[in-house]
Amino acid sequence: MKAIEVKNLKKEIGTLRIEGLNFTVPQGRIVGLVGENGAGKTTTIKLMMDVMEKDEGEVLFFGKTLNKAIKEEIGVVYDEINFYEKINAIKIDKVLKGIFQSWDSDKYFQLLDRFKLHKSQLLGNYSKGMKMKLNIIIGLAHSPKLLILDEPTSGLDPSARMEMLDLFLEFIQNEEHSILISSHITNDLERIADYIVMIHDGKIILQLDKDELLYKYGIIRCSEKQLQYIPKNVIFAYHKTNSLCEVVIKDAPGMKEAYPELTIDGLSIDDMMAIYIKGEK
Ligand SMILES: Nc1ncnc2c1ncn2[C@@H]1O[C@H](COP(=O)(O)OP(=O)(O)OP(=O)(O)O)[C@@H](O)[C@H]1O
Repeated sequence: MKAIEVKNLKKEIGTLRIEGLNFTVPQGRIVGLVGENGAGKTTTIKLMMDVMEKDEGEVLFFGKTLNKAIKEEIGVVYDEINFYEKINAIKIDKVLKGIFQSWDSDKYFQLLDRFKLHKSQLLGNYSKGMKMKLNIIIGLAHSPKLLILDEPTSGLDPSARMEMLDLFLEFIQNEEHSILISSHITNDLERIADYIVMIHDGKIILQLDKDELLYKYGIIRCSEKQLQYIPKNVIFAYHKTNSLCEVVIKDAPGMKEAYPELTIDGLSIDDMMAIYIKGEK
């Protein structure tokens, strides 16, 4: 079963052109949407949720297009936080209880305690990180089957980030649950995601099982002369400076065998994106 199926999603807005995105989020899995600032992550999520109108394409949740019942099953956490500043977390519970049939007040207050958020403090006095935590807690408190998180950890300190990632991993313990999480903090995605969808300028440049990505791809740092010997079909992207070429290759184990004299290092999602963005393909 697919929790999300994005088919040929297109949109032109401002300088951004989303060009026929296709990806899926399998049920029971975490998919990380990565891309640099302005790549189109938030726009993609808004298009998926009908917050912004698509030019073309179709998005299915659990096999169906978005409707009121399906919205109840999705917890969406956007990166911009627009709470009314003069209310507190207790009032939010009262309001949301009336909106979501599946709102779980016990879970909500448990999570507020766990993340040490003061229930009676006005939200205007919450820090940015506290507001983000509250945002995520609200996303979880109506017992969704699917969480869609847009940069959920970017305003959090390292220990709060780790706590949140643990919370997402706990959520996914239920095999019916799934998460789509956008982030440019790729360390977080390396830690929790099963699949990575990498977008750049509104296009998907890579989508892969995360372990495969970290195992199969490698980086060779070499001279321009050595670059000529690397078969073109294994090069994902490369970047040249005056004295050094950084080459991201696709088949690291095969290349190690064929060219034992070359040093092939493992690479992070960050390295991969940075070289792709600044380099040549
Ligand atoms: N309402 C809009 N009007 C004009 N341009 C827009 C609008 N919304 C998005 N864009 C364009 O889309 C680009 C991508 O925005 P988006 O917020 O989707 O990027 P992102 O990948 O989420 O970036 P970040 O990591 O910085 O949050 C923007 O730089 C802007 O050019």
